[in-house]
Amino acid sequence: MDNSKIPQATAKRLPLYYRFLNNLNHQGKKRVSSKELSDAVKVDSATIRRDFSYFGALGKKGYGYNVEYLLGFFRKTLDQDELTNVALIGVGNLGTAFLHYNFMKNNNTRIMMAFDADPNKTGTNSDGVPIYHIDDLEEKMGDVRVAILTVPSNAAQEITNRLVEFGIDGILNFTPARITVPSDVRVHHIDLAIELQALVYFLKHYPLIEDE
Ligand SMILES: NC(=O)c1ccc[n+]([C@@H]2O[C@H](COP(=O)([O-])OP(=O)(O)OC[C@H]3O[C@@H](n4cnc5c(N)ncnc54)[C@H](O)[C@@H]3O)[C@@H](O)[C@H]2O)c1
Repeated sequence: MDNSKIPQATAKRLPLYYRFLNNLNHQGKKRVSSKELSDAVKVDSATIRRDFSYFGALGKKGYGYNVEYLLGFFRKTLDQDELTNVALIGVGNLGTAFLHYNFMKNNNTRIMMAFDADPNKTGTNSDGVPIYHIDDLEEKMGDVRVAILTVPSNAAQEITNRLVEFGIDGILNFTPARITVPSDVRVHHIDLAIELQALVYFLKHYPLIEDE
């Protein structure tokens, strides 16, 4: 199958589908309906059916889609994506942990460079990743268009402004700061405190029922 035939909008949804199907697969589920998928990934089922039809996955009425088949397809397609280089900004506790933990290995994305304001942290190669001074951001970024933000929250907006000015496409923001960006820049915000609060809330109000 020729992947260049897949519309861009469909291609953008593939990682979303992939993640959900991977979870289903781990749970041992063999099939999924477009309604289930739709509820989980918040894409309407007509769009899902159209997306899937591009790669020949025609769901059967009353059966749905074969999880393994879809996963195989997604793996192949996503693997063909070129490697996306990412910059990490702020090599403190959290940033250092991300540099050590090669969580991007299987994901076609990798932290290619890091920046920090502390001159004592620059120049060192942590796990082979060069750490530059933040003053050199624009000079060093090259074709990197995705950044992970792990600076103190009071530095977040200023760094964001520079990234936007530079032409960044996406920011994964780990700081508690609500950063402002133009509408063509995507920001994903990860707030561990909120996630933890949500978990505690769910444990309290929606306890899981133990199997017999
Ligand atoms: N450590 C955690 O477990 C944790 C968890 C959730 C969220 N966070 C958030 O992540 C961010 C980083 O946390 P941390 O614990 O790693 O902090 P940290 O103080 O250990 O690290 C911050 C790093 O950013 C650098 N820095 C400061 N100003 C900068 C600037 N203008 N440009 C570039 N680098 C700059 C500092 O030199 C330092 O190395 C914070 O906003 C924090 O609230 C941390």
